Amino acid sequence: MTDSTIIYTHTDEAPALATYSFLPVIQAYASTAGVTVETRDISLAGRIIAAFPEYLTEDQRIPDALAELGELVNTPGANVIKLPNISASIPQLKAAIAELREQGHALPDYPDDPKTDEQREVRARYDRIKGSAVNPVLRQGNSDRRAPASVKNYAKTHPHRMGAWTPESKTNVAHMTADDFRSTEKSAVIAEAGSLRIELVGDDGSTTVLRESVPVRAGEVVDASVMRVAALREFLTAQVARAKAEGVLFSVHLKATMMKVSDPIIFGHVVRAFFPNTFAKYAETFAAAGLTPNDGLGGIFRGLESLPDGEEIKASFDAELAAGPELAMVDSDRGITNLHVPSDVIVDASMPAMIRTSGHMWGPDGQEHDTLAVIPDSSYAGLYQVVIDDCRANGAFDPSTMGSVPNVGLMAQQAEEYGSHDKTFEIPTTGTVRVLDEAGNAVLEQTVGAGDIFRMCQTKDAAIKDWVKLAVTRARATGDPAVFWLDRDRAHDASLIAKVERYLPEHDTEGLQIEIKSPVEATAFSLERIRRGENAISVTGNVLRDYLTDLFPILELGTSAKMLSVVPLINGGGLFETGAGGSAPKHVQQLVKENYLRWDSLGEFLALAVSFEQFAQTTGNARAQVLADTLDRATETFLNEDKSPTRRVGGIDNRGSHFYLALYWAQELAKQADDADLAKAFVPLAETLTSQEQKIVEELLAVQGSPADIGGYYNPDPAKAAAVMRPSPTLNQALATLAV
Ligand SMILES: NC(=O)C1=CN([C@@H]2O[C@H](COP(=O)(O)OP(=O)(O)OC[C@H]3O[C@@H](n4cnc5c(N)ncnc54)[C@H](OP(=O)(O)O)[C@@H]3O)[C@@H](O)[C@H]2O)C=CC1
Ligand SMILES: O=C(O)CCC(=O)C(=O)O
Ligand SMILES: [Mg+2]
Repeated sequence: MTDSTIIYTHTDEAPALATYSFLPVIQAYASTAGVTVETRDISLAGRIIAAFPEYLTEDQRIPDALAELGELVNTPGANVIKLPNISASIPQLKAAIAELREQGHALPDYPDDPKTDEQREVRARYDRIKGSAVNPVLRQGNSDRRAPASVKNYAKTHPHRMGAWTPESKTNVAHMTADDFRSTEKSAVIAEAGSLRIELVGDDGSTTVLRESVPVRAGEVVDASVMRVAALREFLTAQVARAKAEGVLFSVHLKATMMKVSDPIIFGHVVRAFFPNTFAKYAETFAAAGLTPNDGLGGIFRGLESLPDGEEIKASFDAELAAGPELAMVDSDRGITNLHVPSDVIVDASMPAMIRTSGHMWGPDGQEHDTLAVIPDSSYAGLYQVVIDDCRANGAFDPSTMGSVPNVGLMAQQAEEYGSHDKTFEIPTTGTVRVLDEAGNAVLEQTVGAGDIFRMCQTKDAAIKDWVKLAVTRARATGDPAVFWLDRDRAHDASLIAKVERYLPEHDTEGLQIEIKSPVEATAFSLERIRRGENAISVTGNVLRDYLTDLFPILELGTSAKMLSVVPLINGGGLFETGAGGSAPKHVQQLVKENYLRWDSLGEFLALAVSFEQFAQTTGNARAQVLADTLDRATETFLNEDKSPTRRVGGIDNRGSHFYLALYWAQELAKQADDADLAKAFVPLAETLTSQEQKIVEELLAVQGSPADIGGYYNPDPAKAAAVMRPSPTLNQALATLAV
């Protein structure tokens, strides 16, 4: 890899499939400017393979690309295009391992209950792969996510469908009000660099070291909080009863993928709360069979099939399911409930999807219903209630008139909750967790009970400083008000507010509207503005960054896939994420079933243009700038001509959208006057693509409608996937002839 390289990540599911079609276009066009675009495999399957070289044959081994990119993003020359990847829950991780084994990779099983040293080592390696293991490594900068003007204008002239809201809607959010992470939080600012130790002092006099050493830097904010399990259980039981009494669906919204330690445990408590008698009666059977509610009902039901009293236990589940409130469904046709798989319902995408659909989720009858959305921790849940109340009072949002809420997110250096996994513990015994400095002074302390979830978070001073600067930069660039979503009554936020108030005066804020409001107030402020067609920049911490960059895009644009998502890296260089959405498993299912991929690559187009622009600036390669400018114009034409994938067989899909982007881009390159040689090189391609449009589209449409074989879900066969994703010989041939 040299300074003249752009890295395009190879990830999973729909984005990976899209890459088979789009990357050849990118590589062909980039080569005309002497820009090399290389891939690095950070897919779930790739990361598993890279972690177990000694189990594999020489030709099966692959290097650890994530480690390599983790170093690259700390260098000023970094230019990485990052597509969404799977943040694997345990069921997903196990499925990927099974598929790889079937393909001939002699990988070890995931040890549920490791007993030997070897099993513990295997488990540790798998645990490093699970959950959100990629983004925190690559995101060495804060985040700037927004809808470019062309995308926003497109949404206004082509508004997506929004489900109507009525004042009678019974949809609500339920959250705890005490004894949760928010209510128990304590915060401190570290004076001097050093290291902290986390230990549990049991009421029985024992001391257990939970983490020997947590390195800290001067000025960083550290927090400790606890989710008290007794209060959580009481809360959950009450919500099951409330949903039943109100006649609404019961659903739970967590982030079991990203919050890979805390949220599966909380998810497990929800499953227990829904089936209290079954878990009380068969606790020992489940434990002996290694079945845990943390992995969801799906895994338990599969496990029951091989147990002698499996049928009896299943009947007990069925009885409690029938007696409780109706459960929100992930797939009512196949009987998959909200409690089947912890990663099926992910709060950032699931809450906006509900709000966009009249406040409804799907019930067991396959129909839409009002819902009680349970989000146990109160740190951020309140914002959704404000949106729901607003929709109840004022009706659904109107994408053709509404303003925009872009986001400046504090994300660098594993900020806040999203970097807390190695400091999160399910507490074994009652006592006190103490966070001690090197001199043995307690920096933070929390009393805990058995089963409570203790969590410590870190936020680096340099990251906060950079975030404040980015907020001012965006406010200045747009003239829109910037609101820091921080709550003076929350311990961590109070520490942050002190820093924001210190760092803001270091910038020229003359004439800018910069405010600090609690999440609930900030939501109300932003909603009022966007209903008037005005914008409000949200300046938030890491979790709200995640939530808001799905919420507002999904309301404004129909999907977060259309967002520009830039991460200016703290050490220079750029990470360009594609959209804000994920890897959408149902898109792959549709491709396999009927050879139709409705993945929208607009996020990739937007990321590529800013990547070329950054490349031009850091290397002085003027042609890269021409590629960036022409791609921007091509993307605008692409939007105006409405060439995004449709949703159904018969329309152009992801592959067709790539063809049109290639066509408009070639046309722009052929007619630009900044670089005559480059224009000359693109004239023949532009002519071919223009004259062959109908033939190419026919070739692309002809394959639709019957099943497609890509040779694997987590680890598709590259040759098969490429064949499926590049079905137009005319287009492939045209691209192959491009040369400067
Ligand atoms: N940056 C990253 O790496 C991220 C990774 N993920 C991972 O993705 C997986 C699925 O997560 P989930 O929360 O379900 O969220 P997704 O964003 O994958 O899916 C939610 C919905 O968003 C829409 N959508 C998202 N992207 C596109 C696109 N490019 N084109 C068309 N529609 C799109 C679809 O909705 P509709 O059908 O209504 O149009 C989709 O069903 C998980 O493994 C998760 O961990 C999730 C978020 C970010
Ligand atoms: O890393 C992940 O698991 C998801 C990231 C995500 O949802 C986001 O950044 O918007
Ligand atoms: Mg997200």
